Amino acid sequence: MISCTDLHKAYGTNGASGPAILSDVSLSLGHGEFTCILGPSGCGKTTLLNLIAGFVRPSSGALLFRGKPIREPGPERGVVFQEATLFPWLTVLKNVAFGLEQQGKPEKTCTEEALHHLELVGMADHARAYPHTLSGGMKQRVAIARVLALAPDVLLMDEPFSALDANTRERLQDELLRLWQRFGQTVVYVTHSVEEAAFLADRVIVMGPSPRNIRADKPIGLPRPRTRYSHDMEAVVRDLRRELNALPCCIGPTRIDA
Ligand SMILES: Nc1ncnc2c1ncn2[C@@H]1O[C@H](COP(=O)(O)OP(=O)(O)OP(=O)(O)O)[C@@H](O)[C@H]1O
Repeated sequence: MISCTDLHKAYGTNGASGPAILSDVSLSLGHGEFTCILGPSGCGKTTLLNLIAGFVRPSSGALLFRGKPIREPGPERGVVFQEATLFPWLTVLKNVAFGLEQQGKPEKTCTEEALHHLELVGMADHARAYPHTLSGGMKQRVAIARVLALAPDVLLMDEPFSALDANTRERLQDELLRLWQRFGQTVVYVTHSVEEAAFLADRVIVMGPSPRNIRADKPIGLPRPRTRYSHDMEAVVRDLRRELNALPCCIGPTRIDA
């Protein structure tokens, strides 16, 4: 579904190339696979996700979606960010319907499809509410409904539940797995949390700094549905933690505008 070969990213100023943000990243993501990208802060996880989303372009290397170069964002690759970026002036229903309207669908269809997707995430009762009246977890549910309504083949998620309390986070993880098992999207999920990666993923890609690239590619063979607290899960967590502990911390270049 997605393949990166010798991907390299650097941001430059005044035509000069800056330090490498990603170096020699090669990776293939299969159809329907749930992949977590794990690594210390600053090792390039979000940059890799932004490249796949088409928000930024690689400096060199090949980045393909279904065999074609990724040059820009597209509806087949939906993105869920850490903070739900809902339009504050639109109701929950209108927020979800917005992308459908942009596709030129009739208003009635947009409303029906938006409501259906709000039902899927348990938010249909709040269709007429405005975002400021919702909790963080509720907003993130709406953000997921908004992305799912566009029926993407790929779901790109950048620490989507990291700002939520532990209980809400676990409930949303369960719901995400339920939706993924129902619709079968390819999921790329960035996280700092070893436990989250072990619970969610078919496969965990561990990234590290200096140079920023892939250090380990671990299949997670645990059967589904998974339990969070089992000996097998603890063994996977220990193994991933060992990989992370072997990495140095990242101290990256100062952030500048691309
Ligand atoms: N537009 C940019 N210009 C220059 N450097 C950038 C830019 N965007 C990101 N970087 C740098 O790239 C490096 C990787 O950043 P990135 O956000 O991809 O890491 P991350 O692993 O997702 O970090 P975190 O886990 O803290 O979100 C950092 O050193 C960051 O400062």
